[in-house]
Amino acid sequence: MLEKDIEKVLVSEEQIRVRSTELGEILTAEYEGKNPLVLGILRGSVPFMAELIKHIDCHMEMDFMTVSSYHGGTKSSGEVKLIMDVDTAIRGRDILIVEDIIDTGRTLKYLKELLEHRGAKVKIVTLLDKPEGRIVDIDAQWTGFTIPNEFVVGFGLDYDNNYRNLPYVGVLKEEVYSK
Ligand SMILES: O=P(O)(O)OC[C@H]1O[C@H](OP(=O)(O)OP(=O)(O)O)[C@H](O)[C@@H]1O
Ligand SMILES: Nc1nc2[nH]cnc2c(=O)[nH]1
Repeated sequence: MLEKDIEKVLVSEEQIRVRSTELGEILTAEYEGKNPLVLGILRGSVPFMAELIKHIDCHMEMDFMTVSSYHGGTKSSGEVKLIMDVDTAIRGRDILIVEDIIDTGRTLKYLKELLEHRGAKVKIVTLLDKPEGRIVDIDAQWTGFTIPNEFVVGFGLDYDNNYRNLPYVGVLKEEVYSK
C-alpha cells in the first residue's frame, strides 16, 4: 500500500477532477477554432493531461516532449535536459503546454523559450504551482492549485520515479527519505 507512506493529502482526487473540468471548459472557450497542439511534458503530466483533455470540447491535437531536471531526489539539478522532442511542425501553431508542477520555473522557461524560438504561440496550464520555489520568472496562464513549498508526490509527480500512480497529491512521511 502506497498510502502508508503519505503524511498528508494536499489535493484530493475529487478536487483534481472538479478543477480539471473547470479548466477544460475555460480552455474550450480559449481554443475553439484554433486547433491547438496540446503538449504534455513527460513524464509527470500524463495523469493531468488525461483528465484535462476529456473536458476540452474542441478540435485539438496532442504531442509530448520529455525534459528532465530532477534526478532521483527532491532537488532540481538546475540544468534542464531535452530528452525527446515533439514530432509535429509547430511554426505559427497555438501550443498549450500541460505540466504537473511549476516549482523553480526552470523547466517551463526553457521549454517556452525553445518553442517560441521555433515560431509557436505558447500558453501554459499547470496542475500545481509552488510560487515560493520560483528562481526564474515564469507563470502559467492557468493553474489548478497553488500549494506551499513542500515536495509533493502523486498524480504524476514522483519521488525516485515512484508514487506517480497515487490518485491524489500528497506529502511523503519523513522516514521514506531515509530508507
Ligand atoms: O519548475 P521546476 O523546478 O523546473 O520543476 C518542474 C518540473 O519538475 C518535474 O519534472 P522532472 O524533471 O522531475 O521530470 P518528470 O516529469 O519525469 O518527473 C515536473 O514534472 C516539472 O516538469
Ligand atoms: N515530485 C515532485 N517533482 C517536483 N519537481 C518540482 N517540484 C516538485 C515536487 O514538489 N515534487
